[in-house]
Amino acid sequence: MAPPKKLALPKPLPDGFILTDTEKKKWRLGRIIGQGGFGLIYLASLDVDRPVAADTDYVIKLEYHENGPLFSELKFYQRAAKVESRTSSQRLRKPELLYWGRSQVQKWMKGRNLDFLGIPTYWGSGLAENNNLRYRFMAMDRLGTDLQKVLDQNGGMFKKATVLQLGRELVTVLEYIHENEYVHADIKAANLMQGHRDREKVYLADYGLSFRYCPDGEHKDYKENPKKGHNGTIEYTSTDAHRGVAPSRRSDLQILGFCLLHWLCGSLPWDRVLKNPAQVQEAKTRLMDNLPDSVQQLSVSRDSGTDEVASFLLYVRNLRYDEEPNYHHLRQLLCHTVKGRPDLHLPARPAGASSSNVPDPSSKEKQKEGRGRGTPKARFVAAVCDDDDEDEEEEEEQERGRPKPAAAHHRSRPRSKKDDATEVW
Ligand SMILES: Nc1ncnc2c1ncn2[C@@H]1O[C@H](COP(=O)(O)OP(=O)(O)OP(=O)(O)O)[C@@H](O)[C@H]1O
Repeated sequence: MAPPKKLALPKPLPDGFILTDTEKKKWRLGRIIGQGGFGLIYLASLDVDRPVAADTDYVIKLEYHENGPLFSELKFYQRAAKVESRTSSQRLRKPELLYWGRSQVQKWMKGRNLDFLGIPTYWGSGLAENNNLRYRFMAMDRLGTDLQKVLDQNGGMFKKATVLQLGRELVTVLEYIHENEYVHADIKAANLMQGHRDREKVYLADYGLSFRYCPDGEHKDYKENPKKGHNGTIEYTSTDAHRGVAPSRRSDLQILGFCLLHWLCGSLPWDRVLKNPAQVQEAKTRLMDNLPDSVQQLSVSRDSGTDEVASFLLYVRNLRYDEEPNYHHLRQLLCHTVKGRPDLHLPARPAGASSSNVPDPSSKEKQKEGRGRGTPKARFVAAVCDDDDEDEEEEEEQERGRPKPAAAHHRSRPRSKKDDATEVW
């Protein structure tokens, strides 16, 4: 029998399957609660002796071993968002209890007096094999509904206060990621998820396209490459990415600015030409060249929030490619009198509606239409390059013999030996 195409979703592992991560922690799989282009999301638990509880706090993301996105995501979490586990002797005595230390994110928050930062925690990863198929998995925080679904139920818009609050919180998330040498490169509502227990908390998820723009403090050079143009999710991708330039801090902020504009106005000036990347690029360039008027005129009302977003984008336009943004100033530009958490309350659900994360048929349809979810159609996908090979500890041990993952050129296909040999940016 021919092996399944690795482009496809992985053949599911059975409910109750036990996975062992690189730190020898055992994870039990529960039911599947989500699926992306390449991977499956399972409920998971460290208590392997009984079925996974419906309210568990962990999920496991599973992909075929050869696929690029999970590998890139894993590298980001391992470098920037892992939690230190305590000694294994403590764990052995009481395996059902979690002896976790403080996470990297928590340490950073403490230094800044923050009580929340929207980056999910990474709990472990490893490789698995079943029926001659090889898988890669990652255990992470379980999250709730994504904001694209919330937007879809709100007529595609958020209130001004919500947009500005989200903007400020995301500037801080980006500040953390950027300080850790990474850019996200694919900020959009579909990649923002509410907390599993606390719906007022919003997390930036999906680091499958994240890019290490400043490995060991060396910023990548500005280099235009028309062959790599238009990478990213077409609606929001940066003008640098349209020119085939590797993502940087300023491109993350510009993408965020386009998202804020979309959530405020419910549409973007380039909505009608999304199938033509060159026209989208032209429209974005026009908007950036004619700030602040180009943004202010998108709204008829004076207090719509477009002034704030125009100032935000104007600041971003003036950043040099390798310049460190002033995140504090950016948060001030998005200032608003309403304090506290963004108001994301969903309209009441019809009786009997499911609260599961498995996409409903209508949202699947929207995905096919390419509405902001980064479908293959809407996404002229970013190359993800993670070109150093330091400190990969036990996982590298497990992976000896595997070619180095220099690049996942196209998110819609798995890594190949050819990718590995190619310098992406
Ligand atoms: N940590 C999580 N907790 C709960 N559900 C999640 C979590 N991560 C993802 N999901 C759910 O699983 C679905 C698939 O997520 P995944 O990140 O694999 O793919 P995607 O971003 O939708 O698509 P793509 O593979 O193209 O990036 C998401 O739409 C979401 O509903």
